[in-house]
Amino acid sequence: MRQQQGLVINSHGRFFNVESNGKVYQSTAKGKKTEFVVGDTVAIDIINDNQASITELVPRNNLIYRSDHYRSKIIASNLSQLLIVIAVKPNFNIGFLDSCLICAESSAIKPVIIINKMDLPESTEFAQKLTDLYANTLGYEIIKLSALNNCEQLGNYLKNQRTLLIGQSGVGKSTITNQICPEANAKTGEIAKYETSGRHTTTHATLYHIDGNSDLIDCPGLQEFGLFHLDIEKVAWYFPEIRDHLGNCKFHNCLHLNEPGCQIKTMLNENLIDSNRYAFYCRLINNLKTKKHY
Ligand SMILES: Nc1nc2c(ncn2[C@@H]2O[C@H](COP(=O)(O)OP(=O)(O)OP(=O)(O)O)[C@@H](O)[C@H]2O)c(=O)[nH]1
Ligand SMILES: [Zn+2]
Repeated sequence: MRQQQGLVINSHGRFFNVESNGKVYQSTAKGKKTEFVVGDTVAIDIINDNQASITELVPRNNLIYRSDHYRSKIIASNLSQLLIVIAVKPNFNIGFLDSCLICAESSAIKPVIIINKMDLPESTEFAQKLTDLYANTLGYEIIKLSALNNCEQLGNYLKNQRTLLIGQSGVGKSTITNQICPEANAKTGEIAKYETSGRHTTTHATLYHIDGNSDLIDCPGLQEFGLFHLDIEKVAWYFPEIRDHLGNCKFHNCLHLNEPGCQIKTMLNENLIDSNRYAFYCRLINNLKTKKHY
């Protein structure tokens, strides 16, 4: 049996599509270890032209996951960038955006916010408010576009990166992916065919190559993004507006909730910290304390 390295490009239940030397092998895991995810580099045994079995996982540089009270789910690994897609429609949830940013910060992956659907009239004010807070105050990069028209602005951002596109359902992730990676069009079509034939399909994150050194992973259908796996002591570091002032509170282990002499609370009272972001911080800390679903 031949052994070689491959890249997990998507998964369906306990089947993983592994690309190796230009071919895609439907693979299952040998032994008990079945937790592989798109972006993983793995060692495979080639069984035949279409099939292989995964024997080993090459250690990951990073791993993105979401979690609720009960379990966590891995989404993708070995990323260099997280593109968080938002749009005024169908149902913008600022908590989702904040969760994605915290996820990026906690994994040390660079986040970029894409505001899509700029062709809609209501997007102008929406984008302005978000730019004031997330770009001008917090320092995140924001790209505004209308994926229906074109995604040319994204070209420079995607070059030589492995990017995960993440966002609520309906914000335009597939539209972006289809524009950037023509091969994705065909795959979306295949899924649509399955669906009309009544066959059960769950859509999963899929990796597409933009060029030899740039990959895009489309992750469909997320509605929420729990962060129950975070370490409570570290959460404050993931908020740039809090991080910059840590060490100025009376207590070194201040959680910035109700402790006396808290610099963060002082800044909040002086409107130097956005109150919605602070409320999100408190929600996160309280959830981690009680590990309750939110
Ligand atoms: N007006 C406008 N509509 C857009 C734009 N981009 C995407 N849409 C529309 O928004 C809807 C959802 O787009 P998708 O690309 O399927 O969204 P998605 O984020 O992949 O959604 P899920 O697969 O459910 O996660 C479609 O009807 C698109 O045509 C845009 O720039 N402007
Ligand atoms: Zn404090």
